[in-house]
Amino acid sequence: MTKSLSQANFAIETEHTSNEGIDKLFSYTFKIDSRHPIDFFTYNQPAFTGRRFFWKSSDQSSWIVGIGVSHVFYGKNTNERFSEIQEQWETLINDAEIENPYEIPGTGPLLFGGFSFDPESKKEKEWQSYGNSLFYLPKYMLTANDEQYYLTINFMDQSASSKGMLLDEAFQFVNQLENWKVTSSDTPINIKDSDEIGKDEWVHTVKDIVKDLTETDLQKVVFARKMKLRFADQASSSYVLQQLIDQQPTSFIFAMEAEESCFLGASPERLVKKTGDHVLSTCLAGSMGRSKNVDKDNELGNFLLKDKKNLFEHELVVSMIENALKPYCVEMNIPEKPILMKTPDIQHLYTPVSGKTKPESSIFQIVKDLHPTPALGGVPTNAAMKVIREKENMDRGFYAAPLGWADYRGNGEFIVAIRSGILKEKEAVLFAGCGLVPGSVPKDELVETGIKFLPMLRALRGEKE
Ligand SMILES: C=C(O[C@@H]1C=C(C(=O)O)C=C[C@H]1O)C(=O)O
Ligand SMILES: [Mg+2]
Repeated sequence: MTKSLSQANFAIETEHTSNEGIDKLFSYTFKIDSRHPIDFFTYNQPAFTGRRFFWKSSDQSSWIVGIGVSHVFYGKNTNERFSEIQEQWETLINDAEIENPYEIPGTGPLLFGGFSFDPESKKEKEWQSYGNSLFYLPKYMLTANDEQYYLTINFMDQSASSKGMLLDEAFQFVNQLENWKVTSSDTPINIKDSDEIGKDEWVHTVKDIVKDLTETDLQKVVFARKMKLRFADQASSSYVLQQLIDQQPTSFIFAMEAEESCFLGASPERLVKKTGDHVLSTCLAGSMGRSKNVDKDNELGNFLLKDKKNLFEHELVVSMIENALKPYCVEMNIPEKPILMKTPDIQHLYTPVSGKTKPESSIFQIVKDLHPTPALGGVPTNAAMKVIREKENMDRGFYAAPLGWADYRGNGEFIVAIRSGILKEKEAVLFAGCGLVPGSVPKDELVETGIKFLPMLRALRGEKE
């Protein structure tokens, strides 16, 4: 560790006092020696399992791992949930005592969590621990940023205890962390059976929706399905995370535990990143499989770049995101045409939309106005949401919804949580969806969603390419 806590530049002031009955946040950030994020995630599992999160950015530059939870934030079951989370967060931060000498986004007090795709959808037991919005202020958080490592410790202290006591606890944690030896890596998962739930009925419903698309003002519906897996033993989330990191290097790798469940995945789709007054949203819609033969793969990619059905599917997303971001921006940049984004299993049409934001633009308000983009919902939004609610016959939970982080300085990054699944004990449920537009061919959409199960399936199987 480059600086012991006791030497850290902390002005241990006199006794602090907190407003009567309102928890006060004390947060300390300091640099530490390198520590692999997965090792930090698995530190002292008996104490922290069920209250952890993991985040790796798609360009590998930023890793954020939280173990233990100092405060949980919930929103109501309406569209007010985004503002509610923001208000709770701002109230806590305004009264906090924060020691963070580093200007690194994702250090210091930070919220990590997500929202359900549709608070009005029917609820199923697999998502009961997550609700419609769930965010954690972590107790201990590792931030790795361009190979520099920072530890943030957050204490919620209702009593008028001394800061010194809190710092002693932090000091002990750092000491234990330093001396902790990583145990051997987990073993591969033995999948006993798998079931693509209601596959035939799904194809039939897709046919009905595509027919509606040609006969009503409905322009696009993103329609998803799920797959259930059963294992011989309890699946290890850290094993699956390591496999996702190894197999999906250009995707966001994420995990969020809630009680006995762990929602995790490898999403290629950033909803929004806000760093200071710079905002970036990346439109991803329109898909094509890959080929191990380079010429064939290029042929598939070039077809995708010219295909009318996929270009229409994509354009609806770009124009919605442009309109949603415009009120927050003093300037915007949107490329004329999409390019290809290739991941190991699938390739997409990709358009980055960036801008310079007005002061006081909150990432939670931007997320609210973006969700759901037509890449995950459809056009018109409310009509598409109605079709999904009535015909998808499943609870998407946090799948395809905003998940990510916001720090106390207003920086943050949210993805849409696709190429994902939820693990609980010896079972997993995986989710995959596709954009239906006039001209969609049901069997092609079945194949496309089958490919979108692969990132999680291959990670669970420990299967290299
Ligand atoms: C809905 C998913 O993917 C979305 C739909 C896409 C499409 O239909 O072409 C492509 C990328 C995502 O925006 C999913 O992976 O589950
Ligand atoms: Mg598609």
